[in-house]
Amino acid sequence: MIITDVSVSVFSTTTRRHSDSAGHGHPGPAHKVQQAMLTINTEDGHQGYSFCPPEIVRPHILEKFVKKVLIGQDYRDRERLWQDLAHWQRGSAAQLTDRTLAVVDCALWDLAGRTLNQPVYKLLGGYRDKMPAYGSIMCGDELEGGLATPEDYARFAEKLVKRGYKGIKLHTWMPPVSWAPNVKMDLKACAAVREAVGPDFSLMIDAFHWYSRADALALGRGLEQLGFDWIEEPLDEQSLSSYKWLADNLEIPVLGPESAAGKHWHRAEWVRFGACDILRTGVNDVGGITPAIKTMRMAECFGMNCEVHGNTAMNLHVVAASKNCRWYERGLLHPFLEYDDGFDYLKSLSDPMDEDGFVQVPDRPGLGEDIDFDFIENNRVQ
Ligand SMILES: O=C(O)[C@H](O)[C@@H](O)[C@@H](O)C(=O)NO
Ligand SMILES: [Mg+2]
Repeated sequence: MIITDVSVSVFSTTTRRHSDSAGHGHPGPAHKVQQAMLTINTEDGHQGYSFCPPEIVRPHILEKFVKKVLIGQDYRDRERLWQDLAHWQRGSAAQLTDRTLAVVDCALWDLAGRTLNQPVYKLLGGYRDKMPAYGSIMCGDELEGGLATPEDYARFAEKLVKRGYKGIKLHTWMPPVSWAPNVKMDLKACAAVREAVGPDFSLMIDAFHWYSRADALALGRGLEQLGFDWIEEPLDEQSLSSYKWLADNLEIPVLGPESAAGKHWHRAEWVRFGACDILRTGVNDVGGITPAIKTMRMAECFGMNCEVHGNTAMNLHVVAASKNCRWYERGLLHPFLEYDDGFDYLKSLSDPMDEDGFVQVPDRPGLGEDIDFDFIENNRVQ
């Protein structure tokens, strides 16, 4: 049960996703990027794995923090190991981030599942083995036939309905799109999609994250007319009072926080402060599966749903272990990309979706990622 080593393999992988100046993804030509696989080894020959950008587990982070906390410890003590690693953050000169906590915690959960031959969500306490997915569309762009007009969004929404999705979330246009942000255009895209999918289909929006209170209110009022299920991150999430003001002034549920720091502790303050109607968590946002589950259970105590941010196996298992979460966020999607092609370093999808729009948790141990170890070794750069 004792952890004997923690290592990182950096490898080259091909993607068509390109990040803009705000970090949002858009389609582009296939290009090589580097990805890291963190491996935790135990004395009895078991491994746990997790993936992240290489900088999250760069040598300084691995040697100064991760190995110091993990090596020689019982891998089953995930709560203590998470607390010990989180304790290092304050004095790390902001070098030890929640993303590192997340990748370590995920590898520890994967290790437990692989060792016990059980899927992680069963170790968390399973609630369901399949759940509905909403199609989470990429931010708008200025690509001909992409997501450049309200009609483009409507056409893509029709395609997603045919694929089986029972819900769709629009990320609307944001800088660096030349004329964005624009509330009127956001509402035109939402109206076009509502027209395309009909009055009873679940629609949500994830808007420009820095609207003023006045713009966010105008957007929310327009969405109320269109019967949207929630409005997400229209304001800077550092302003708790602005979100309370917005939630107090809108009927449409306000959902958050996604990107705010502070893990499950700060999300408790959002609930306490009445800053949202639906809470949000995400494995990468709060520092792992361990704090994501804590956030989910805390929301349940207040009779609130908590929607999980992001795709991939780690978030899927949190959804599968929770009742007060309606959806799995499957994305990000774009007309120019085929999401079901997956990643070249995984032999199969971690989130396969059937034609009825349900994602089935793969019946594989741990996080269930079908890792192509030969691909990783053959494309290893470090
Ligand atoms: O870069 C981001 O903010 C995320 O990719 C984001 O666009 C998306 O994952 C999201 O907000 N989902 O709710
Ligand atoms: Mg979001």
